[in-house]
Amino acid sequence: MKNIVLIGMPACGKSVTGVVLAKSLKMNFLDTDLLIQEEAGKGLQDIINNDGIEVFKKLEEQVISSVTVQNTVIATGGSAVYYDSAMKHLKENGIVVYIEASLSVIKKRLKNIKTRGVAMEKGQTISSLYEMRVPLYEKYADCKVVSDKYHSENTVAAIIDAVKNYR
Ligand SMILES: Nc1ncnc2c1ncn2[C@@H]1O[C@H](COP(=O)(O)OP(=O)(O)O)[C@@H](O)[C@H]1O
Ligand SMILES: O=C(O)C1=C[C@@H](OP(=O)(O)O)[C@@H](O)[C@H](O)C1
Ligand SMILES: [Mg+2]
Repeated sequence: MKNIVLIGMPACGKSVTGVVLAKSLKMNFLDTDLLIQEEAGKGLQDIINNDGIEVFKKLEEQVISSVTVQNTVIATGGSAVYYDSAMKHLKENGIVVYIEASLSVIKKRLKNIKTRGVAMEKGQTISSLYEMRVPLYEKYADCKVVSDKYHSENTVAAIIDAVKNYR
């Protein structure tokens, strides 16, 4: 069974939705953020604060490129789409689903932006990050679902429906 790879802005719901989706489809679940934490032996924000964004990105790229699971829902980090070869690697054995949420929804949900470990350059805002990232999410997506007006259970149902044609 192909993996289901969730991409999208931080706080669009990849992790929360992913674990419920995996249970519904009797698949396994993997959150690449947890692999990064394990590899680094510290939290995402600690890596970004202490080692810098470039080190974080290298580590994330390496971790995602090393994923070899099957029959698994994979919640990526919002920055996964920066790494072309890692995304191609995930796409080889996975259906890539973009969980789309509007800028205003993301802004509301990202109250803890300073601590949740978003890979933002100095001077970057949520709006500029959104503008830069959306074309990348669109580029790698096989299909997309909108999470804005739904509860997460409905987002799960929308993903199940969206991936039907690809499995
Ligand atoms: N329709 C929805 N789908 C997914 N998450 C939602 C939805 N509505 C509200 N949320 C909330 O948005 C947040 C998403 O966080 P998370 O799953 O960690 O996002 P990501 O992994 O994409 O960064 C959670 O606090 C979740 O409860
Ligand atoms: O969008 C980002 O730059 C990031 C999002 C985080 O994951 P979530 O998308 O699960 O919040 C995490 O991977 C990392 O700290 C960077
Ligand atoms: Mg997440």
